Amino acid sequence: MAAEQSSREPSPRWSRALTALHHADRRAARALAHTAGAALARTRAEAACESVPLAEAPGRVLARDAHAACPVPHYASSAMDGWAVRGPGPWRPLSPRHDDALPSTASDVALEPGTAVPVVTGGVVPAGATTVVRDEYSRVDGVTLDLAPGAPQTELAGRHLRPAGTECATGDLLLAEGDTVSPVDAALAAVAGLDSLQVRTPPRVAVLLTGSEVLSAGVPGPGRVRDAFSMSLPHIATAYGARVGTVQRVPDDPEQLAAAFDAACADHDLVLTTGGTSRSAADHVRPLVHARTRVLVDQLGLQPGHPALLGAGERAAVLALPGNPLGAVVVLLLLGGGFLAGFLGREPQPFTPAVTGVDVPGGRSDRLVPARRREGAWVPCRSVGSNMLSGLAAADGLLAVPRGGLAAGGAAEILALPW
Ligand SMILES: Nc1nc2c(c(=O)[nH]1)N[C@H]1C(S)=C(S)[C@@H](COP(=O)(O)OP(=O)(O)OC[C@H]3O[C@@H](n4cnc5c(N)ncnc54)[C@H](O)[C@@H]3O)O[C@H]1N2
Ligand code: MOO
Repeated sequence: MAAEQSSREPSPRWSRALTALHHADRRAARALAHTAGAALARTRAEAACESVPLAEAPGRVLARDAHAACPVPHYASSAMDGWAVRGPGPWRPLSPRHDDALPSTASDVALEPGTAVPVVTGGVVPAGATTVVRDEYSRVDGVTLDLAPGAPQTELAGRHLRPAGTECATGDLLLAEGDTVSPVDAALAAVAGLDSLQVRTPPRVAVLLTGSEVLSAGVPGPGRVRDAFSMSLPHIATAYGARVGTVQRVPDDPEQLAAAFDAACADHDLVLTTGGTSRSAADHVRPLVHARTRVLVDQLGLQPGHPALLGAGERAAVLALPGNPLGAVVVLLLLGGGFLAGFLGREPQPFTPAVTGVDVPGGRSDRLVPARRREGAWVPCRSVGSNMLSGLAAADGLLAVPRGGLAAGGAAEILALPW
């Protein structure tokens, strides 16, 4: 459902093409978060790209196409220890076999018909060579090299000779803009002569943790809770490609919260807040997000996590996560994951088709329930209240449970966990 926009609400230019949602369903909210991430990234065009050495490139998103700086392979080489020969035998070796020959030994020789030079695996095969004869299929008799008795004729077919440029030529497209660099992509870039890749600058994420009752260490007494976010949320954001900056505890005081919020917005792309999304006198995040941002998602039609907010500030976006730990993580996976993918120019990770292993009752709203895979089917975990974490700790994914529930053996959807 589209929300009405109050005339007093800020209206950052980057968010104007986006239609705000109220009580959004999970698909619409995730799609809007993704579009919002992409829209904010477009305002960062000047700083959206950086060069990283190949060893730091895996996991990053390419900001530019990468082209080969040399052919791959870049020289004709031998796949076996043996002799590079020209034409049918016998051949005259131009040099004796050296057991300590280096791969580059034969580089400056051009073979005439009927001649041979020794080569090692990976070594340069000289111009003119028509095949490589393996040591075990060769016989040197005085000054003559020949195929050993019983050697297969296929030895003459050139199959141990790896010509240059069979994988790609200089200038060929290796990796495309928008690809996430895999470890093997980085290795391919190296063998194609590259030293670095142009990648998207990661979105900078701040985490502001509200709640004066929250303790950072030790065993909490009644009414106090141990902080469950400073050790978890930054890693989840990092798993989605973000770079985490400020991680800060803020007391339940509107002025201190506003000051911390404004400072975080000034030099981050996404500000995550935790707690304070409800409507009690101690919940200062909700009024602050309404005052400082254009609210794009105002509550979700989802359990847990329904009080969440996504807002567009002048410089940064804010995702206000509920204080209940499971609710906070679910919203970070659903909306934070969508936003960060959009910012990085990636598709959001899709919900994947799954089979339900047991009947799962419905409820008053759609749910995302921590679930485990058992023999190919998905079964909800125990302890999945929004204030709980042990169900999520045991989970392999989030099972989408519609209001009508799920029947054992029926189709469902899963959002994979990023850890
Ligand atoms: N009258 C209503 N009350 C509540 C509603 C409602 O609709 N009407 N919604 C409930 C739901 S659902 C949620 S979710 C929570 C949202 O709460 P807030 O975002 O305002 O969060 P807090 O009230 O600050 O805290 C809730 C809960 O979480 C604990 N918490 C907070 N920070 C941390 C942390 N860093 N680590 C671990 N636990 C944390 C906090 O102590 C509270 O127990 O509102 C419901 N109430
Ligand atoms: O929306 Mo809250 O996270 O369910 O408990």
